[in-house]
Amino acid sequence: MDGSWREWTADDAAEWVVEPAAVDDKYARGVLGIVTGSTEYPGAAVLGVEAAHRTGVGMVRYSGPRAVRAAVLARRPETVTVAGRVQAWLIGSGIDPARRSFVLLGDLQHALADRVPVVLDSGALDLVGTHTAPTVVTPHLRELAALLTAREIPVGIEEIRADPAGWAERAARELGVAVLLKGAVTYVCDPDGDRYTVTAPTHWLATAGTGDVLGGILGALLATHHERLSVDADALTALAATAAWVHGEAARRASAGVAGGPIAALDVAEAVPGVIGMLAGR
Ligand SMILES: NC(=O)C1=CN([C@@H]2O[C@H](COP(=O)(O)OP(=O)(O)OC[C@H]3O[C@@H](n4cnc5c(N)ncnc54)[C@H](OP(=O)(O)O)[C@@H]3O)[C@@H](O)[C@H]2O)[C@@H](O)CC1
Ligand SMILES: Nc1ncnc2c1ncn2[C@@H]1O[C@H](COP(=O)(O)OP(=O)(O)O)[C@@H](O)[C@H]1O
Repeated sequence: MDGSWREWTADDAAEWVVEPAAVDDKYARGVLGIVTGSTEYPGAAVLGVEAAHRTGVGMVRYSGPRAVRAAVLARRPETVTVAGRVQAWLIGSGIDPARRSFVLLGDLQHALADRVPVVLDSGALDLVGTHTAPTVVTPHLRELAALLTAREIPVGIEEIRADPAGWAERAARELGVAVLLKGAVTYVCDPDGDRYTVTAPTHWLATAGTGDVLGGILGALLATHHERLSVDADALTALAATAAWVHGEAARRASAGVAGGPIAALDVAEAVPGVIGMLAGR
């Protein structure tokens, strides 16, 4: 790995955690719009919404199929399922790109026309480049290989596994967006050359749905920092690294709470407020 990558620290993350002030209302704190989940993968929506609430955001607006909305509301009745103005979008977790309904296509188009910061995850990664809003893509190895190959940069999973830093950088350059490449070490970089690693403090994190939780954390941080993002594009990369750091630390705490034992994705989301509180107090 190139020596110019820097490991993101708790002190770095603490700079991107803000407590609400007396003048803030829910809208000033930021509203996150979420278009995730499907009848096949309703859990992805529940996990992302849960994680966004746990990270601390003014409001979450969720849009998805009726059954998925019901699942989201059963877990988090605070969620608003009526369309409205948002300050950032999280799109794609638990969506099958080959089975987009007419309604979903409309929701995606609406979100991407909005020009507010966007997190593109799994089932929306193919939409990178179709809009001009500040964007972070959050692929795992397989998804990055598929995305680059579809853009006429043929690459296999093993090639990316052998040089994740190099491929993350290449993806950021070629796609013109910030890239968060997930794994035991997460690589976060952008076309301007900002490069950060986040080393997961526990490998129990490698379990289904934790990527969906990461999307919710990142979306909430982008919504919270919408004003800064409108004048400082580099903030996107720092916020992505912060999301990965918070995610890893939440997983460590959740596992520590069960004697270093296994955790499930929802456990990670539930541990996020403690991490945010700790960072806010630093
Ligand atoms: N609770 C929820 O709602 C959750 C929803 N989720 C959502 O699911 C969607 C799909 O995301 P994903 O990353 O799981 O799938 P994807 O990138 O298409 O990779 C598939 C590859 O995996 C491999 N493979 C499969 N089984 C395997 C096995 N047993 N052992 C070894 N390999 C195996 C398979 O390989 P093959 O069988 O073809 O050899 C194929 O290459 C996505 O939208 C995500 O958000 C997830 O977050 C989970 C929680
Ligand atoms: N070996 C590992 N050790 C620690 N963390 C890991 C490891 N493998 C994957 N992760 C993390 O687990 C999460 C898995 O996300 P993802 O692959 O999107 O899964 P899912 O789609 O099931 O949510 C990512 O945050 C990734 O960084």
